[in-house]
Amino acid sequence: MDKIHIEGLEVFALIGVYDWEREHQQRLIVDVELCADLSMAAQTDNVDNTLNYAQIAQGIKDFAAKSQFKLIEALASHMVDWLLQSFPMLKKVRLKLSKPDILANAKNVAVEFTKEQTL
Ligand SMILES: Nc1nc2c(c(=O)[nH]1)N=C([C@H](O)[C@@H](O)CO)CN2
Repeated sequence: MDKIHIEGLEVFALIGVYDWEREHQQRLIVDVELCADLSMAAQTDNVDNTLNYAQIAQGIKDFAAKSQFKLIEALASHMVDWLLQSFPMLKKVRLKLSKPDILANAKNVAVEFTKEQTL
């Protein structure tokens, strides 16, 4: 299946279980794999015939900025649902959400969800 990848997208969200975490938005990183038929875009060379990755990246940033979940699982899962609903051309989405600045002795902590279109 054809894929568009957006890697290392920095977003900010109010996230976390503890009160001290909820005073400011925290930095998160999104890696997303967008599965869709890209053959029409390849043939026509027209951005109207594809998933515009700039529009999707901005949508992900806006979604995160408006969210108020406690767990990264909840934010990631709702983000995938929003992508599938907003972009019917998507067949499948795999999304990894990282919270890189939270664990003192680890480089990263992340969750990953994969969901398919139900439309
Ligand atoms: N599986 C998870 N575990 C934890 C989460 C989370 O989102 N998913 N969050 C926290 C705290 O908010 C953490 O970021 C700070 O200790 C703890 N465990």
